[in-house]
Parts: sequence; structure tokens; C-alpha cells
Amino acid sequence: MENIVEFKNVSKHFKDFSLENINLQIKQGLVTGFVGANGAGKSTTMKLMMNLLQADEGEIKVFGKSYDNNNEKEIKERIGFVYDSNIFYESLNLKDIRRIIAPAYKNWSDKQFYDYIKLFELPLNKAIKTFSKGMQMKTSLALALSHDAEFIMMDEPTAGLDPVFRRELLDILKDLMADKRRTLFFSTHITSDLEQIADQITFIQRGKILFNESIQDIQERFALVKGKANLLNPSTEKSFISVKRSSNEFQALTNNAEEVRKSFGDQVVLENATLEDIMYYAKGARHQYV
Ligand SMILES: Nc1ncnc2c1ncn2[C@@H]1O[C@H](COP(=O)(O)OP(=O)(O)OP(=O)(O)O)[C@@H](O)[C@H]1O
Repeated sequence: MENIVEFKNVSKHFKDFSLENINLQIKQGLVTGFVGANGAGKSTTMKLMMNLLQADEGEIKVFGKSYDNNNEKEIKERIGFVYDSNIFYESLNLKDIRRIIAPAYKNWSDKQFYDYIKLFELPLNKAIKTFSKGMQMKTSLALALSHDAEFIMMDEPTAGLDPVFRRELLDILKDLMADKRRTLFFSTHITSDLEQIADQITFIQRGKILFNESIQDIQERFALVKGKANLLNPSTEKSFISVKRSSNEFQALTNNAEEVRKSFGDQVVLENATLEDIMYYAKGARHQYV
């Protein structure tokens, strides 16, 4: 499977925060969900992908090309970056925006644009400032699709949307992905959206990628483990990413369910871990795990 994006040992340092040694591959035709706590580095990673920020170390390739050698325009033609807020001058309407944006793209299709505007039920003549958050999100998506973007990147597209529109948006995204020609990468805090649509999950924590795996692998490897607290000692605890104790019992997260099954047998109970469980336990992780 082709890599649409590839990060090799990428680092970016700010005064109080660093993205460290990021290795990441985004595969063609898949939906990859990007999760991590507030401030974990998701937007920074996406800005690096868009060349809105430049890495201090390492190599970034998009469609197999780096941003040097005057490749930027060619790469950007093929990306639709869906922002989470209105980036256009607010008194413009959709007709004005089309007039400004269309000439910038070789692959622009007016037919696609008007088809999506109709599908998304957006008004052409109303100022963008009157649009709801959901309408602004649809506008960004319609623009990305009108230049036939192969790689669609969205920063928290479902944040602040009502549940009905969220589901509609997920349906639209599922339809777009049906022919596997496009690749979708989006950040979110709403893990239930990912359970509906994602093939792959990239998990970032404090500037480090903890894993980038298929949903199936995550479901197989990760589990919540429950048992009596007297089973815990420094050696057995090594099987767990993090452990929460109450007086006589513990609950823990493992990323190696099979090993835990072998070593603890029926002394413990294993349950499927949701993405939310993984995020919750990973916050208290005692060590780096991949
Ligand atoms: N230009 C910048 N200069 C200095 N620090 C920055 C800059 N951009 C981001 N940061 C810092 O980098 C860290 C990561 O920010 P980032 O926006 O990437 O996180 P995030 O995972 O997208 O968070 P959220 O889920 O809250 O949107 C934060 O501590 C932020 O303050």
C-alpha cells in the first residue's frame, strides 16, 4: 500500500513543547483517525504535513515528495485541508469564494462545486459570517472536493457539531471513501466517530506517537484487565501500561492481551478496551510503549 504521507524521525521544537522523533505513515485509501489529549501535538503535526510549519529535524514526504524543489504547489493541489473554522473574509459569500479559489487549482471542477453545494444544502448568496459551524465545515469540505483532492486532512471536523449533523458528515465521508481512491486523515476527540469510520488510529501523547495501528490490531492487542490487587508486584506490573488500584482490586490496561492471558490465566478478567479507555489509561502510563 502506498504511503501518502511519510514522516521519518521528525522533530519540531517550540519553547515549551516538542514533537519528538515522529515516525508516521499514512496509507492510501484508508481513514486514519488522529487522537491525543489537548496540546498533544495534533495540529502541529498537521501543519507540518501542510508545510505551514517546517521540521527542525527529519524528513517529511507527501505523495512521495518533499516540499523542497518547488514541489509545494503540486503537492497542495492534491490535498484538501479542511480547517475547523472559517478562514475566509467573513462578508464573502460562496460565489465570491469560488471566484477567488477556482483559478488557484488545475483540477477545479465547477460541476463538482455546484453539486456539493446542492448536496450540502448551502446558500450561494449569503455571507459566510451567517453560516453555522456545520455549514462552515461543509463549505471547507465542498471546496476540497471541488479540486478533487486525493488526500483530505481535517482538524477536528466534528467538534461542536450536533449529533445529527455529525452522523451526516460521517456518512458523507464514508461515501467519499468508498472507491478507496482518496485518503482521509482527521483529528478528533470524539472516539465514537472513529469507531464508526476509521481503519487506522494514530495516537499521539505529549509530542510522541504512541502507536499507529489498524483498528483490528488495537482491538486484539489492547485489553482492560481486572483482578485482585495481591497479584500485582513490580514484575507482574510490567505487563501493564498503567494500573488503577482500589483497596483489594486493580484495573489495568495492557497492550499485550495474549501475554496477560498466558501469565495470569483465569486469575484476571479481560475486557475489550475502547479508544477512550486507551486514552484514559495512557495518560497515566509509567513508560513509553509502542
Ligand atoms: N507556534 C507555536 N509556538 C509555540 N508553541 C506552540 C506553537 N504552536 C503550538 N504550540 C504548542 O504546542 C503544543 C501542542 O499544540 P497543538 O496545537 O499541536 O496540540 P493539539 O494536540 O492540536 O491540541 P488540541 O487538541 O487542544 O487542539 C501546545 O502546548 C501549544 O501551546
